[in-house]
Amino acid sequence: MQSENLALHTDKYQINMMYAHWINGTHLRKAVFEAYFRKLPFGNGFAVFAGLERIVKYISNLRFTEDDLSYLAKQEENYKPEFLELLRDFRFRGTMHSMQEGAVVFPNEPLIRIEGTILETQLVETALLNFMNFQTLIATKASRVKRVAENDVLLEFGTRRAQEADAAIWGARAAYISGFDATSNMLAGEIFGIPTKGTHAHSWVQIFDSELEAFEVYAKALPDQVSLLVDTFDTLQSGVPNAIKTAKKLEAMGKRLGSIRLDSGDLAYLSIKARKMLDDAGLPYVKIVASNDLDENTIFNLKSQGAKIDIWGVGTQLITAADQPALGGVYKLVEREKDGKMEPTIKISGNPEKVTSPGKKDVLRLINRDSGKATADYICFTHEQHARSGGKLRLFDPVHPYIKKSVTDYDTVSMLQLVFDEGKLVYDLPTLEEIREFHQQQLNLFWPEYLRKLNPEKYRINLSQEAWELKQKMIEDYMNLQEE
Ligand SMILES: Nc1ncnc2c1ncn2[C@@H]1O[C@H](COP(=O)(O)OP(=O)(O)OP(=O)(O)O)[C@@H](O)[C@H]1O
Ligand SMILES: O=P(O)(O)OC[C@H]1O[C@H](OP(=O)(O)OP(=O)(O)O)[C@H](O)[C@@H]1O
Ligand SMILES: O=C(O)c1cccnc1
Repeated sequence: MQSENLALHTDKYQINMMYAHWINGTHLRKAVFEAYFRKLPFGNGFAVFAGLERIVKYISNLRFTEDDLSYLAKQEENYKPEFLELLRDFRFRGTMHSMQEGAVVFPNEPLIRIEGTILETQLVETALLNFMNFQTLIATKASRVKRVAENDVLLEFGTRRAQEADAAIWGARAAYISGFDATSNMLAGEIFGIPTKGTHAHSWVQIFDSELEAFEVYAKALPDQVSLLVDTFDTLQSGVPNAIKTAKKLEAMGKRLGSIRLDSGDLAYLSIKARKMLDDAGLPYVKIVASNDLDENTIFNLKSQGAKIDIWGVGTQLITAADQPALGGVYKLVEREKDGKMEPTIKISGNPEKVTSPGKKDVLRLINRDSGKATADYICFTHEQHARSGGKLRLFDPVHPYIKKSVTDYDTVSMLQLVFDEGKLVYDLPTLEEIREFHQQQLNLFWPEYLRKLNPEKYRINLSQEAWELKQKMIEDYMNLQEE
C-alpha cells in the first residue's frame, strides 16, 4: 500500500486536458491551485484535516508505468506517441503547501496549495481530493464522537461496513488522529502502528453447546483481560451471570476478566443492570463495552440516560460518515501564467458561495496573546506582510462586510507548511502519535463554543482587505464585460 502507483487514479478529463495543452504548446505554463471545502460536514463547527500522508506518498511515487502507457495508447483519444513519451518521464516537480494532519480547519480556507506546470497540477487534482475529502470527513466524524465520549475508551469497529478496504484502513487512521484509542483492523494496526483491540463474535458462543463453556474456553485460551460478548441468548438472565462465573474462575487462576460487551437491546438499561450485577459480585473492575450502530448522538443520549458504559465500539456510522457521506472539497485554479507572468484568475458563479477567491493565498491563524485562544483565520496573499508582523488588523466577513472587528494583540501561526519544493519532499512526515498530539494542541486553541456538537458558534474566516478588493474588482470587471 505504501508504494502503490496511482498515476492513473485520475479522471480521464485530466489526461485529456493535459493532452490538449500539450498539443496547444501550453502544458508547461505555470498554474496555482488551491484545495478547500465550502461547507462543514455534520453541522460541526470545524473539520479535522487528514490525508496528507497519503497525498505525499502518492505524489512521491507518481510515475506512468509501461502498463499505464500501453493502456493510454489504447484509448479512443488516440494520444500521440510523443505525448506518451513525455508521460514516461513525468515526475511531480511542483511546489505544494499543506495544512498539517490533525489541524482544525474551516470552510473556504486553502487546505492545500499546489504550484507547478499545468500538466502536473491538473493530473493530481482527482487523487488529492479523493484522499483529502474522505480522510478529513472521517477524522471530523470521529472528532464529534470523541467530544461526546470524552475520556471513555473508543474502539473503531467499522471495517466490515466500510466502502472497501482503503476506506477501512485510512478511515481507522483518521479516527485515531481524532482521539479513538484503538481499531479492530489488524492491517491498519500493522501499517500505522494503531493499537488493536477485539472482543469476540456471537458465532464463538453459538459454536459451543453452552454459553458458559464458550466463555471459559475463550478466557482460558487468551491472556488476561479478555472481553466476553453477553447478548447471544439473554443478556441479564444468561450472558452476564455466565460472565460473572467465568470471572470468578479466572480470579482463582490469578487472571482477570477485562470487560463484557453489550451489542443489542436497550444499552442504557442493560448496562445499568449489568454494572450492578458485576459490582454485587465483587467485580467492579470488569468494564462494560457497548456496540450496535452507535454514533455521537446515541452515545450522547445513552450518557444522558446514565448508561454505565466505559468503552464504545463504533463502526458503521463512523466509517461511512452515514449522516453525510461526502465532504465537498474542491480544487480551484487561482493563478495562471500569461505572457511569462503570473496573474490571478476567478471562477464566477450564479451562486455567490461558489465564486472563487483569486490569487495565491496563505492562512494565518490569529492567536490572542491574553487568552492564548484563536480569534480568527486570516486569508491573505502570500506577499502580504501586515498581519504577519502583528500590525492592527481590521477583520470583516467577506460575505457580510459590516460584520467587522479590529484586532491588535495577537500572534500569527502560518497554517500552510511547505511540503514539496520544486518536486523535492522537504517535509518530515510526523508520526501518527505526533499527529494525534498536534490535533489535541489544535483543539486547545479554541474556545469550547466553537467545538460543541450542536449549533456551534461560527469561527471567523476572513479575507484580507487586499484579497477581498481584488475579488470584488474581478467580479466587477466580469460584469462590465457581460454588459458590453
Ligand atoms: N437506551 C437507548 N437509547 C437510545 N438509543 C439506544 C438505546 N439503546 C440502544 N440504542 C440504539 O438503538 C438502536 C437499536 O437498534 P435495533 O433495535 O435495531 O437493535 P436491537 O434490536 O437492540 O439489536 P440488533 O437488531 O442489533 O440485534 C441502536 O442504534 C442502538 O445503539
Ligand atoms: O454496529 P457497528 O457500529 O457497525 O459496530 C460493529 C458491529 O459489527 C458487529 O456486528 P455484526 O456485523 O456481527 O452484525 P450485527 O450488526 O447484526 O450485530 C458488532 O457486533 C457490532 O454490532
Ligand atoms: O472486537 C469486536 O468486538 C468487534 C470488532 C469488529 C466489529 N464488531 C465487533
